[in-house]
Amino acid sequence: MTTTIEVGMLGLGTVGSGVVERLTRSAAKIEQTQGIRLHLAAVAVNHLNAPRTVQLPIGTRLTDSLTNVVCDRKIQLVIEVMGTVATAKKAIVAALNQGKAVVTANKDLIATAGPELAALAKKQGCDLFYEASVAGGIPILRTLTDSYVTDNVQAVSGIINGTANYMLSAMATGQSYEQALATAQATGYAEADPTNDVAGIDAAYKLMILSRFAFGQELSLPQIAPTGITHLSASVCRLAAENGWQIKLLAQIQRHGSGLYCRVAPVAVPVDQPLSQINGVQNAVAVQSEAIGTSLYTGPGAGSTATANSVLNDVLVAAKHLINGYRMIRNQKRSVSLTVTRFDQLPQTYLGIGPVAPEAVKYYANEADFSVKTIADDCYQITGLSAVKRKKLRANLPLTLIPIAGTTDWKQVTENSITSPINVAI
Ligand SMILES: NC(=O)C1=CN([C@@H]2O[C@H](COP(=O)(O)OP(=O)(O)OC[C@H]3O[C@@H](n4cnc5c(N)ncnc54)[C@H](OP(=O)(O)O)[C@@H]3O)[C@@H](O)[C@H]2O)C=CC1
Ligand SMILES: N[C@@H](CC=O)C(=O)O
Repeated sequence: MTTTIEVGMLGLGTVGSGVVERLTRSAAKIEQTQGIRLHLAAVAVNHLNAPRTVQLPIGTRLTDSLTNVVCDRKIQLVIEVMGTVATAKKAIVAALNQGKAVVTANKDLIATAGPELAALAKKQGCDLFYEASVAGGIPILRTLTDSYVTDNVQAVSGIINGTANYMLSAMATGQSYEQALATAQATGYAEADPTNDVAGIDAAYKLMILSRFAFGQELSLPQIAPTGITHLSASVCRLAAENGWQIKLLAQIQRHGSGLYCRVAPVAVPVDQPLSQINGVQNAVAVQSEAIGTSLYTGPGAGSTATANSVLNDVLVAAKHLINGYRMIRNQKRSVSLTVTRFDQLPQTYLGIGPVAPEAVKYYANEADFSVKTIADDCYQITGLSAVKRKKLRANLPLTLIPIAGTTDWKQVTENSITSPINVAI
């Protein structure tokens, strides 16, 4: 027996077009294997007459009115893939208030208003799913929800912005920042306005969502204070690569006792570490946990098809719940309140790249009491840099300072606090 679910969608851009394309291709398979027919009743867009790369199924209504979709009584499930915060929130609230299930890819909204929307969904007995909001095609939220129930996550470390990773990979092979960004935009990886991608804000939003799922801890953007990739040049990326490091925009959270340590920043990852080998639009999330140890989840982090696949998987779970009359908010862990500290407040080893003579760096190292090793012309490894020393160094020498992955002295950190040390390798 096949049951039809009436679906409405907001947005028909990169992700929305992918949803239509995947839905059309896999309709027969979905019907055969799941007994569900997903009928795309209506799609809302901003510019009704703009040219489209995808053809809507016969009978699907195209409208420029969001209300026309979210208030359509027949529609049981709304897919929000238009982006924006205020407008999307209003539309999702309206859909939930009418008892519709909602699937969204909107990390900006879920990071900032997730708990509020989840509470409304719970009150209304509706599903609210957002797998595509973190790491595009990688089913990381469902994995954290389903596969770590009896486990205890200690650390999450990931490359979770496809645009930045695409750009850094291209820059390491010599492409300019501008060329790399233009290609990321043309391929649909970047946001409509790419500021959040290159400023680390998109990765920070995704880390905020991961933190809920991994630890039950709410994080705010100011707590993370992300550093993006706008200050990096192709020559810095290339010099690091030639000397054994790949610069990656890493998003990290680690728990040590009652403390949670976080970072979103470019980090020099030694080439023998798996995260250094994640290139282009690929994303990766390394999860360190008590029972499993380290697991690495990789896949495309952006782009039409992969993101649409995550959206459609959510749609199918919600559709099954609608059919069975069973609704459940599969969501983050019980909330906790940990003390949040940024990695950059802790002493660690940095890669220093810039046009500075070794004598000048050594002189300054003696003055400010840290140790330095010359790696190559204009490339130094600087050990024991506290936040204060780093600030002074930056003010005095034209070096781009990039933390080296895995160089925080956690033993010292935990000795100085009441927390207990955990041996976290990532
Ligand atoms: N691109 C990607 O790889 C990924 C994107 N996401 C998220 O998915 C969402 C969509 O991204 P993406 O597809 O790239 O965005 P696009 O900019 O490609 O598409 C946005 C779509 O939404 C429509 N839209 C915008 N505002 C309105 C409005 N007020 N009313 C009706 N329609 C509107 C636009 O209409 P029109 O076409 O007429 O202008 C367009 O069709 C975002 O939240 C993004 O962060 C998540 C994971 C990956
Ligand atoms: N702009 C984002 C899209 C997916 O979330 C990215 O580049 O990762």
